[in-house]
Amino acid sequence: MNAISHDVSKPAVAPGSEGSRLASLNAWVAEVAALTKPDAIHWCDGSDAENAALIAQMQRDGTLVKLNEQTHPDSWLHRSHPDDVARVEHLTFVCTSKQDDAGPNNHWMSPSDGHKQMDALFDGCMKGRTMYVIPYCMGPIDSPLSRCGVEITDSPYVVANMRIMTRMGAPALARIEREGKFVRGLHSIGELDPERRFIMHFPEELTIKSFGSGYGGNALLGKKCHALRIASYQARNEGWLAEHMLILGLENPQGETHYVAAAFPSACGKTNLAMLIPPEGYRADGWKVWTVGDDICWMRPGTDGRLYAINPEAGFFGVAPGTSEKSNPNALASIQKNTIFTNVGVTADNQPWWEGLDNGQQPVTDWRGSAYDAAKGPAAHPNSRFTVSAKQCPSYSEQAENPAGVPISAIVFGGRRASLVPLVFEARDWTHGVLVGAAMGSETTAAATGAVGVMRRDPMAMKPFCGYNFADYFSHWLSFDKDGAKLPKIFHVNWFRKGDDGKFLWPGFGENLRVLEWMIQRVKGEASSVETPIGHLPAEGDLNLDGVKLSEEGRAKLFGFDHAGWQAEFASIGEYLDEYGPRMPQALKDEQQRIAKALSN
Ligand SMILES: Nc1nc2c(ncn2[C@@H]2O[C@H](COP(=O)(O)OP(=O)(O)OP(=O)(O)O)[C@@H](O)[C@H]2O)c(=O)[nH]1
Ligand SMILES: O=C([O-])CC(=O)C(=O)O
Ligand SMILES: [Mn+2]
Repeated sequence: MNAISHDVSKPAVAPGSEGSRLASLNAWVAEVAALTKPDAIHWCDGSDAENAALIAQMQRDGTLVKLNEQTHPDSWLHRSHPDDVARVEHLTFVCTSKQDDAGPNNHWMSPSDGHKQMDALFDGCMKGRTMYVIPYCMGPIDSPLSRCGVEITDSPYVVANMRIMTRMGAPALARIEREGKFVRGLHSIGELDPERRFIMHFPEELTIKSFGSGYGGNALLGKKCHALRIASYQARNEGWLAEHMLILGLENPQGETHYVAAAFPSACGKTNLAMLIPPEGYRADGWKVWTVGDDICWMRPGTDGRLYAINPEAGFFGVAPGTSEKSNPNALASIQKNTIFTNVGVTADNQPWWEGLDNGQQPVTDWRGSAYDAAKGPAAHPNSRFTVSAKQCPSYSEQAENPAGVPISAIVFGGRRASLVPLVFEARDWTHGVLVGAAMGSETTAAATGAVGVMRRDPMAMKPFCGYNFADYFSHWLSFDKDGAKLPKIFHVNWFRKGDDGKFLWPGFGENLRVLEWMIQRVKGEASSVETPIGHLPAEGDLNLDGVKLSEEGRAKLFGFDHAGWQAEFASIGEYLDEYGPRMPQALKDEQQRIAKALSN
């Protein structure tokens, strides 16, 4: 490897002059090395040569398998340990001094117990391994909204993924040296033993410790651990928002672009909406969707009172199954080269394959590396993923690199709801919109271990990711509604309503543009709606459904309002808010009661 490698017998000194602001980083690296006892320390510079050397090493030891060079140049398959395929919410902790600060929404441990438990796991865990030090920046390197971190890991797979997902290496280290402040993330794959696996967050110390998993959301610490759990905590103290949201730009035929941020739970459609290709007629008229981000959004009020958003990530860690030329052509085009596939199947000629790819090919090997046998389950794991640079996405927005961010016109919440919830409705005002987000429910997916298809409350799609008490988080959201604020309108969508036959009633994907169009018309005051106790619904004819085939049942369920059903839902929402006790903001409880009362008439 032609980059800076350090012998552990000597103190590990990062690039930077004596007494520079990297002193605390150097001290921490030395402290971690003393605990974990690696054979070597490697400071990642993010160069192509470094990446090539790591890839070659992983190819030699079997961590990566080369895919078909003709069809998928420079692309790799990684097969994880079969017990390490998703986030582990039951093993994820927020360690605050006071338990109440973590809230009922988090598993909690005291910081001293958390450190003790983790340090025991890390003790000597890197013997025989190289310790990689990864300086990274979340967000454009020159943006005041961006934040830096350093991840220490013993996994070259993590290094290769962090290189795609973040601005990693020398420029990030230079920013850390300037700022003197960074989030500390310590990671080891350990023995990949599910019994010795924990992901712990110490928000008061801006520190993360993750042991025993190599899976994305558990191991790429810039993503969920830093950019959501730690950042949400920082954002509350500093007056901004760190959210589980995609960001897209919707360009109309007049050439105006409106930016939309949307929070859907894991595996509920963010990547797909962010990369939407408009239906044919719309395309001909000049409608376009630009992708700014597909998973995380950091937003801050600008001097004009509007919310400005950046995507802190530089790549996509997207769900493979269901991605096809028909459902998401932009994603498919993005992953034709320089892509790491994790836990997909492969074809006879070594191309990646997953359920729903629908390209006429067949898998011969499943995600475990066994001969494919349909009777033994899917070829690709349901949570198999691709990691790819955002720059390879044909719809990647030029504005995604704008250090000032993009102004948000609409915020959208949504979940997987087979029943009750209509296709779209609009909140009356900001407080109502915060309640709509707080009351979100969704059926669980394969993105986390545990049962799939179980309905649970997932406020703002942040249930697994909010680094502090949800009651305080809702108060923080409410606090943005102040003099001079020009806040986005808030909407709720449901692409997943099912009919009596158990099939989705709404065609979804590209057709979701019709819903975005109505939202922007509402933002501009150009579209009408019908008022109901739960908010404004589009009236028959308000949404352009030309060319969409909907059954009688579909129309009724997607655009109707089920009074009795919502009465029961609001009773359940009231009980949910009460679980947070007196910390729950009164304004939100009042809003819930106002609507419950309107529904009782
Ligand atoms: N029926 C239907 N399914 C959809 C739609 N959009 C996405 N999906 C499916 O939902 C699944 C997950 O979608 P993604 O867009 O990858 O989810 P995500 O929200 O980005 O997920 P994370 O990366 O886990 O945060 C895929 O299987 C998609 O095919 C839609 O409009 N309708
Ligand atoms: O974090 C991950 O591993 C993938 C993801 O986006 C999610 O689960 O929401
Ligand atoms: Mn996500």
